[in-house]
Amino acid sequence: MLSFSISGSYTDLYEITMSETYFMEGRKDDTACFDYFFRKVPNKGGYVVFAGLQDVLNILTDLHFTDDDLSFLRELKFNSSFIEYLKRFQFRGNVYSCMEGEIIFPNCPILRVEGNIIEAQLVETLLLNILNFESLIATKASRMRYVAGNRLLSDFGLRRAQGMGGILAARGAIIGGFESTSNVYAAQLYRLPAAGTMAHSFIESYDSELEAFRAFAKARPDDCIFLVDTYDTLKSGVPNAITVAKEMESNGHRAGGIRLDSGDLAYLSKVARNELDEAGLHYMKIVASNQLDEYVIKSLTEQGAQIDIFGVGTRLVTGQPDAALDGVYKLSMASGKPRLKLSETLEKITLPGIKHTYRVITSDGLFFGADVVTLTEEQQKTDIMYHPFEAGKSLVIGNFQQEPLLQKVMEKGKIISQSYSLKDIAGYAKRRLLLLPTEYKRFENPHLYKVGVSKKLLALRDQLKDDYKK
Ligand SMILES: Nc1ncnc2c1ncn2[C@@H]1O[C@H](COP(=O)(O)OP(=O)(O)OP(=O)(O)O)[C@@H](O)[C@H]1O
Ligand SMILES: O=P(O)(O)OC[C@H]1O[C@H](OP(=O)(O)OP(=O)(O)O)[C@H](O)[C@@H]1O
Ligand SMILES: O=C(O)c1cccnc1
Repeated sequence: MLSFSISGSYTDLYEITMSETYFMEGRKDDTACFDYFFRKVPNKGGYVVFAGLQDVLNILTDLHFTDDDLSFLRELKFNSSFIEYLKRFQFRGNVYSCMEGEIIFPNCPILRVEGNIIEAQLVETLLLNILNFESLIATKASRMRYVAGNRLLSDFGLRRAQGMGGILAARGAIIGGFESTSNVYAAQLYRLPAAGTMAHSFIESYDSELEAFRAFAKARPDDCIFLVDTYDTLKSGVPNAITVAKEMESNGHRAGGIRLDSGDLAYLSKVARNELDEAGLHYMKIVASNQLDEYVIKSLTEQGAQIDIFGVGTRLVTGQPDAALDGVYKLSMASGKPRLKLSETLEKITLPGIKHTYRVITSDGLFFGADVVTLTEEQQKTDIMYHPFEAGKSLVIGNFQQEPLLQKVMEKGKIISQSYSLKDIAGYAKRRLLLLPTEYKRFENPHLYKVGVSKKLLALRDQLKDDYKK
């Protein structure tokens, strides 16, 4: 039987081999600190919606190696004393994070894990796997939400998703602004609104479209949306849907609507709306699907399409055209000392030390367009932020309000943050996105959001860089 559950072995092998070495070297109680951040906004966009935090925290609270995991590690010839240690392994570290649903930007630490070096290392892959994917999909969904106005958005993607990713995608889509999902597993797991219509096969299985619609209406009189393009949308699908909807009215029921799944969706939706209205069926909604994305949705709304609900599959759950968010997890402290990674590529040199992130806010309460990263030991507000990679570039931010973004959400392996419903998280993402000026949200060449560092942090990084080079 194929079944998945997340336990200690949901990781890359090197996390375990490195941990074994720490253990064998007597370093298991050394402390370490890692930062999670990403480098490039997908889809040439201007922002990312942070999603997946609650999933990660829930998994961390119960993370352990099962008997099966341990016997597999024995097969892989891990040291028996290390396996004994893993038998009792629990994540007992601290996590600091932005709120789930926060609008986030490249090269800015969004989440920090502190713990013993083994636990902080072992959770890397798991954390990246969930945060990168859910944030990618939440971001894609939020782009569609941005152009869909007050029309509803439903996730139809499970069949086209990268395997089980469809489950996390459904959650990410809701955080980004979708209203519902066709994915029953995700709806059950996360308590999401489930929604759906019918497939062409259902209609084909009857001798006539009319017969198929009647059967469905009988079985689901309060919840039926007729798919109208199996044979001919305007000559057959819409007239048959109207006939059955009128029959339903005479039985005291109301049809939910129709779904268009091919052809010119703007044109067909306008003609269909007219015909439904002329038949007195103003309440019937028009659903549209067929390879939709933010660009098609934007174009359809600009054409005045009479669409109430967009059903989006492939291009939502695969993140198309960018299939991954490049989030990374980098060591910033170990055994009490700040650490950094050098690189030929300037942008890949990491930021050492334990850090805070602040968002610069205008007097109107909007996002000014800059985040600043400082060392936690700094007591004072940052007056000037410096470009992390381009010497000489700086920005005066001292006269603005600076809002701290990271909060402690897990202490010694226990969740201490409030548990938010998905509705709350989606609401937070929506409110935060409203504070981001429109120039960062446009699809073509969005404004570049600035992420800078304090003078002290820059000095620490430069000093460590020089030390290593020596
Ligand atoms: N009015 C419109 N403006 C912009 N894009 C549209 C409009 N109507 C449909 N589209 C989009 O154009 C694409 C049309 O795809 P395609 O050429 O495969 O046509 P189709 O209607 O699916 O044909 P088929 O009958 O083979 O299914 C889809 O991505 C669809 O969402
Ligand atoms: O186009 P997407 O954004 O990926 O949206 C999901 C698509 O999946 C379904 O088609 P499919 O051919 O799988 O089944 P059907 O017979 O129900 O149309 C549905 O009709 C949509 O067209
Ligand atoms: O409910 C639907 O109409 C649906 C669900 C998944 C994929 N395509 C369509």
